[in-house]
Formats: sequence, structure tokens, C-alpha cells
Amino acid sequence: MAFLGCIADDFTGATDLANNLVRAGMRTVQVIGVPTASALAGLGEVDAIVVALKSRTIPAADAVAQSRAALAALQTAGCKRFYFKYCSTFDSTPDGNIGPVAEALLSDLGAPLAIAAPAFPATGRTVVNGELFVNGVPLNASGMQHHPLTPMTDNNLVRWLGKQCRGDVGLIDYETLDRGVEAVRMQIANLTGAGVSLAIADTVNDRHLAVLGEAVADCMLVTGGSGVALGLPDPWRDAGLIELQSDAAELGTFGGATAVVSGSCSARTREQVAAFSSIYPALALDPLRIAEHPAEAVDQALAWARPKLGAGPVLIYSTDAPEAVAAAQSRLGTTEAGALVERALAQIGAGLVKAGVRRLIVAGGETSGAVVGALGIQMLRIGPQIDPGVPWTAARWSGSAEADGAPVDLGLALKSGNFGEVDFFTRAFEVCA
Ligand SMILES: Nc1ncnc2c1ncn2[C@@H]1O[C@H](COP(=O)(O)OP(=O)(O)O)[C@@H](O)[C@H]1O
Ligand SMILES: O=C(O)[C@@H](O)C(=O)COP(=O)(O)O
Repeated sequence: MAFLGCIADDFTGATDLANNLVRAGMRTVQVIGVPTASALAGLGEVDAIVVALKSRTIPAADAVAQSRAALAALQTAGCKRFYFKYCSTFDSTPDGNIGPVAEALLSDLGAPLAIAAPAFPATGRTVVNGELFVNGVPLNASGMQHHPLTPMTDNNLVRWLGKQCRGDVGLIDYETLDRGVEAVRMQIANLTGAGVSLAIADTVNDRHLAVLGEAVADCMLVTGGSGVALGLPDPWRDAGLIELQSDAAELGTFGGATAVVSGSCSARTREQVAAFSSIYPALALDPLRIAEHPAEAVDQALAWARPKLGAGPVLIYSTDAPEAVAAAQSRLGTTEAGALVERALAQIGAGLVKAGVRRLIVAGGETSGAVVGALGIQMLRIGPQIDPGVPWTAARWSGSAEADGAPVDLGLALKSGNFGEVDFFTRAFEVCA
């Protein structure tokens, strides 16, 4: 019976969290979409279940409904603690979805307060006095102000989350964290007494993650990025609630061709696309052309890729600069541009796998959700880490015509837009053969 039930608002975020739990010693599986209680019952011996939703940018009421349904399934499966995972760059809008989902989960669990701890110092995300920084740069000057769907125009998370919430939002500042576990617990008690239900937690370094983890180990709900998950397993083990295992499982080998599909437009992904394109074949997609002739755009991309497969990795991308994204959005509409690019990349990802790709990198959280959905994958096993926040995962894919349609193993790396070193797209294939 799993001890920890997690709900992640996108797919790259889910693998990021699962990766940190596995690396901390918890046996973890990632399931795709709201699970049935019976599907969870069949998972066998696991310590944590991560439910990957695609709820970050859907209407808040839908995100709340899906998250509550996932929570109910995890409760039925016997989980004792719960974790709501969102982005380390707090990707959301003034309407949601972090606040509404967190408040609904607190209410269903009958819990008074949860921390909101997005920081992940290993990937350069820190929170100081409630303000989020990416590698020392304020969030709203880091490139995230140009995000196609969730432009982050304010780095004060107390203010930003406050706009999304019915209740009050508080702060656990870094000086309190420096004073240690008891000081944090006292601050949580004070905030709870004052009627606060969500508290942004400062985090400057890994020690703060450990202090936070120990301070909230008894809380029913933790919300945050994946960083704070690193601080939770040890206190749970020390309290005799779980046993910790050795590191991530080996995934074995996959054979077959390799490819990258990228729909992320983050500054980091743009660097990674440029680095890959200087070595291997890469094809750029134009959203306006996709809008005019969607089927042809997909067919042509696959026709371009097929003869190259096997000779080294190929990349197909819609990744573009903020001005180009804004131009496409003003012609097509923001939501429509995102959805049609996601649909095309999903069909291309599935088409590449049908054509023999067995290790596929997908860049972008929404894009990953679309590709994994098109492949009909239900579950991911977590394997070796490529860079902080991004592991290789293994999936069983049932759409194959090979071996009488028997499922084949597929290596998938779902890369957050902001994660990974510049050479990620090439080096990843050396980590997992
Ligand atoms: N050239 C483009 N013009 C407009 N929107 C785009 C373009 N390329 C990608 N998109 C959309 O931008 C969004 C990127 O989000 P996502 O995949 O989550 O990336 P990230 O991980 O960087 O947030 C997706 O909805 C995608 O379809
Ligand atoms: O916490 C993070 O930064 C990631 O786990 C994450 O949520 C990724 O989201 P995208 O940047 O949209 O891929």
C-alpha cells in the first residue's frame, strides 16, 4: 500500500517529482490521468504514486475537479500523506490553478494549512521573502514573463497566490528556516491560528529543504515543486512510517531509433534546440502553416524524419522566440495556438514511435502531456537521471504492429522547458542506450 499519494499538474512535473522520490529511496510509479481505485490497487509494492494530470492551464474548475478525483482514488488506495506538485517557476495565472486546487485538496482532507514551496535550489529556483528567483534573476525577468500560456509577470508569490485564493496567504521566511524545525513548526501554528491556509515557504538552499521536510512531515498535504520532496522521506523513515530502498531501478536497453520533439519556448529549450541543430538534423514547424493545413504539416514532418531515423537522433520543434510566439498568438489566439501546436506535435511524436523510435525526448510540460496522451501510455517507471529534474522513464506502448501487436518498451524523457543543460538533447541518449 503506497504511503504517499501525489497529484502533479503536468507530466514533466510529475516525472520530476517521481525522480526526486526515487532518488530519496521511495519506490515510485507515475500513472497517467485520473486513475481508478482498482488500477491503483494493481500497482503492487510501491511507496509513492504520482498521478500526472494535464491541469495546469485548463479552466480552474476543471483542474479542481480532476485533482479532487485523483485525491479520492489515492485515499481509497490507502495513501496517508498527499502532495500537490506544481512548477518550480509557479506557472499559473491570477485565476489559478495552484490556489483553487490547493484549497480544494485542503478542504477534502480536512487539513488547516499547507506550505507552498516551489523552490528547487539544485535547478537554480530559490524563494527569498516570498519572491521567486531563477538562477538569481527575478522570475518576472527570467524569460518566464514570456511563457506562451502562463506568463509570470510578478515574482512576489504571496501576492500572486493571494489573487488565486479565497483564504489568506502567509509566509515562512528564510530567517525562520535558518532557526530550524521547531521555529518553522511554531510559525505554521501561528499562521494557522491567524486563519491562513497556504504559506509560501522561503527556500535558499538544500538545508532549508531538509528543515521544511522535517517540519511538515506530519502535515496531511504538502504543496510545491519537487524540491521539498527531497526533505520528506528521511523524517518519514525515522518515524517508522516507510522504509527507504536503494536508488532508481535500471531500465534496461531500448534499441531502435532516437528522436526529440519540442514544443517548449523557454529560454533554456531554445538554447538546447540551437545546440542540437548545430550537430543533427532538425525541422522547425510554423504554427500558421499548421493552422492552415494541419494534416499535411504532420505528414510532411514525418516524411522528413523517416529516412533519417537510425542514423542518429532527429529533432522536430515549434520552439520559437517570444516575438514569433506572440505573432502566432495574435493571429490564432493564445489558447488556440497552444492547442493546435500541441496536437500536431502529439501526432508527430506518436508517428515517430510508430516509425521505430524507441527513445523519445519531449520538451515542454503541456507538450509532454499531449504526446504521452497520443501514445496512449498509462504508466511510467522512473530510471536514471539525465539532469536534475529529468530522468529517463520506461513505458509500455501498445500501439505497435511488431510481434503481433505485443506491447514494446519505450524510453521517454519528459523535459521541463526550463530544465537541463544546454547539451541535454544529445547527452541524454548517452545516459540510456
Ligand atoms: N511557435 C509557437 N507559437 C505559439 N505557441 C507555441 C509555439 N510553440 C509551442 N507553443 C505552445 O506553447 C506551450 C508551451 O508549453 P509547454 O509545452 O508546457 O512548455 P514549457 O515546459 O516550456 O512550459 C504549448 O501549449 C505549445 O503548444
Ligand atoms: O517544477 C518544475 O520546474 C518542473 O517539474 C515542472 O513543473 C515543469 O513544467 P514545464 O516547465 O511546463 O515543463
